[in-house]
Amino acid sequence: MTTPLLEVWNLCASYGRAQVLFDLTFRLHQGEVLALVGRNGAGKTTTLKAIMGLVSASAKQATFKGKSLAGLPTYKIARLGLGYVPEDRRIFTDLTVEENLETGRRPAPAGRSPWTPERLFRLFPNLAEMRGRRGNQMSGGEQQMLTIARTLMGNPDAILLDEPSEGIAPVIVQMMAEAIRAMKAEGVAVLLSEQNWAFAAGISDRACVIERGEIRFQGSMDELMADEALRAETLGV
Ligand SMILES: Nc1ncnc2c1ncn2[C@@H]1O[C@H](COP(=O)(O)OP(=O)(O)OP(=O)(O)O)[C@@H](O)[C@H]1O
Repeated sequence: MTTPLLEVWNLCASYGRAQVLFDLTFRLHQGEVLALVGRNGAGKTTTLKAIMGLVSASAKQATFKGKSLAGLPTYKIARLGLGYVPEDRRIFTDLTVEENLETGRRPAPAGRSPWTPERLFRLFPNLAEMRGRRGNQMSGGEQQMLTIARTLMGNPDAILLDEPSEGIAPVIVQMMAEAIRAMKAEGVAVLLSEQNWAFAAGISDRACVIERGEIRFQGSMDELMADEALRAETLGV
């Protein structure tokens, strides 16, 4: 396998005096989808926040494209090429779809063709149909897709996606799955935090099962699919 894009060793995180992540170690490779799955409160969101420098955390080592993330503010981590789409949709509701996309535009690294609205509309065909619509006239799922598309306008190498399927209509969940597959085909790596097992299983190459802040399983999605006892115990599916 290639050198990992994102590498995290012994990641620990706390809220005040309460430790919620315990020695998480995993790697994300270029163009793969790695799912963090686990029950409510297992620590998935905190893992993504810890990587982005948004919660108090320590890791023996955390690197992205070989560069240490230690002590970097969130915006510098993003500028290294690590996009982050939090659970709450962060679009500008007064701006149109196209205007929202423009707010995310950043130059592509040398030698890579940049994402453009037109290219993104091929990935998210439903956004193409509403390019002139303002954010406040979009459903939650459409806003979520727009948030992902806007993050891609920054030309990241990888994206951390926090529960993208949560609370959105099944038809949009389906479109989201297709868009994530297409992103992967374009070489973007995805670290996905998900409670929706069917969604995660349908799009991910590998999985980490998190239980009470610890990794209980790490391996291919096929292996996890085959281990019914582990899934029942840790995920209830
Ligand atoms: N701001 C906070 N302050 C204190 N404790 C928190 C805070 N946010 C999360 N926690 C706690 O940290 C633990 C992990 O929460 P986290 O949100 O990372 O889990 P999760 O797996 O993402 O769950 P969910 O699917 O509900 O988002 C939980 O016990 C939660 O109660």
